[in-house]
Amino acid sequence: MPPIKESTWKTYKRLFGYLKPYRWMFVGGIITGALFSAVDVTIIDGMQRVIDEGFVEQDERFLYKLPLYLIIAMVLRSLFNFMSEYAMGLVGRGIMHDIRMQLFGKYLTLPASFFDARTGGEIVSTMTYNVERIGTSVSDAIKDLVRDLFLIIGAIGLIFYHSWQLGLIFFIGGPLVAWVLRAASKRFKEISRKLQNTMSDVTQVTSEAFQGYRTIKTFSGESQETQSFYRASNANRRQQLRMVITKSISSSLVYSIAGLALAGVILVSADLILSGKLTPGGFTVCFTAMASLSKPLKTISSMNVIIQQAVAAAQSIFAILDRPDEPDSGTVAVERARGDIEFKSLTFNYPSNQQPVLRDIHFHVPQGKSYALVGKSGSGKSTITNLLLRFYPVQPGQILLDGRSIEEYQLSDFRKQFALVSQHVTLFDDTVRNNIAYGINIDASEERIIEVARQANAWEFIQKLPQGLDTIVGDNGTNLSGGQRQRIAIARALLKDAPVLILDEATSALDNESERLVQNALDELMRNRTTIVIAHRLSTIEKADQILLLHEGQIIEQGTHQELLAMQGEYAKLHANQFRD
Ligand SMILES: Nc1ncnc2c1ncn2[C@@H]1O[C@H](COP(=O)(O)OP(=O)(O)OP(=O)(O)O)[C@@H](O)[C@H]1O
Repeated sequence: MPPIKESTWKTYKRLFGYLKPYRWMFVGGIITGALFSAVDVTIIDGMQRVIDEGFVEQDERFLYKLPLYLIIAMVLRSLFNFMSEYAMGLVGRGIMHDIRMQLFGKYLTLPASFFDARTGGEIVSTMTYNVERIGTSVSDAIKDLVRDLFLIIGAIGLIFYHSWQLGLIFFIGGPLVAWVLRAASKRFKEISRKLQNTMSDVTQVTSEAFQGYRTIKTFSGESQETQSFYRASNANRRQQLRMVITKSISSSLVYSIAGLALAGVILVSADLILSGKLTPGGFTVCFTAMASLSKPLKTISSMNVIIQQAVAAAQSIFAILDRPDEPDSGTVAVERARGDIEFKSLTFNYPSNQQPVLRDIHFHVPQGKSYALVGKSGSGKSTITNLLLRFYPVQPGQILLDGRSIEEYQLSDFRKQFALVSQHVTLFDDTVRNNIAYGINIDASEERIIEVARQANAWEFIQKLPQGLDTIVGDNGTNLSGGQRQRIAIARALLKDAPVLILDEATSALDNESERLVQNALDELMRNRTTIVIAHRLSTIEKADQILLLHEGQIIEQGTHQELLAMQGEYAKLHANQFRD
């Protein structure tokens, strides 16, 4: 076993911390696990009386009582089995639940940069697979460990109690078998790793050959491909053969050693029985005890892998739990801002990339005005809104809300000042009502919800849903149409009634009727609010108080629609290209 690193010790210590609330249950699990094994050891030990008193001496009373003893033993065994499994299961699942809750809470406070650097799959698998590993290592691995340890101690004790000579043979033969198995499994691992590589070469060459068949045929590459495939397949064949050889050698060795040990056991036993030092019952006990050791010894030797996996899983979870939360050094409380926004000399690059994506951005959105951000894909429009929402710390430059740097505000107060309607509408698998009254508005009255749904042009279709406001929208609103989803998002924003609105218009076209309904709802939402809109619709752009044209992270033109058209610059070109009839 490799030496345990300090960080591994720390992980163990920290994991033990999670046991604390369940410590009595855990102790209970250990005690009942030990009792379970004690019953097994007692049953093995009882074999001596069964053979010597029951069958050799033919003690009638004992023989008739035997089934009763067996029933008592089995009932106790089942009882302890249930109790230890229940206790350890409860501890394991409890720890899993606690870690999951902690991790989920952490995910909610981590900065946007954390999520940028990871795939959704990674985050979900940490939450499910890694947490599961820890839970099962307690509920299954530790449970087995406890039972097996006690069984091993008891069984070895029994062998030595009945005959130290047989115990000695076991102690010489046992480690020898273990050593062979260990060496073989090391070799298996190595070969199977190589085998996997050679197998992936075979698949790689095969799929290349089929995907690139046009190139192969056109360039007459058949013989070249055949050679590559031969090399890959032959390497795989050789590794497979090695695996077969190692397997057969190791099993032959194990059988030979086991056979030798068995011969030794029988020889010594015969001698001991003939000299009266061992009864047939004692011999049966030793033999059964030896046989009963193989399973727990095997389980314990594989336990290390399970525990190491759990430690690795715990380390990856702790690494996330130890990450700093979203920075919030702001101290200024704000009930309701006016909504005056200013960007000052702002240059920004994402943490993962040194290349600036915004350069020297200046603009001022007075309270209640609507500003449209337009520009090609990748020009930096979403980045501006991400920074305004404090998803990333602002580097050189400043963003001001009501004349104060946004970082000075307490984060939770600050975010209450914004409503976001994104083209990627996020609806939760809940009722329409809870999707509208989401977050801080969860207790909104029914009248208020209906009012905003009306303003968002959503009430008409909500009424027609099977359960009205209480209809479940499905995973991310799959039961609703695109336009309906957008109108629910607008109703949600209306209910929040924040002074600043960030609008990321959908690029995908809705049909005319839906478009009109959504547009009217948006007009309602934008009224009397400072609005920054990533604009794709001509109507929004035309109506905006100012349009900012972004190009490679810089504002290259600014003005009203008419002013920009009159300039005959980039905006006019973009407009002509995008909205040509
Ligand atoms: N999380 C991120 N990490 C690293 N780079 C990013 C990240 N998000 C965006 N970028 C990069 O920043 C630049 C600006 O992207 P941004 O999303 O702001 O553009 P956009 O104008 O909103 O584009 P679109 O209209 O396609 O949404 C792009 O080059 C993009 O690759």
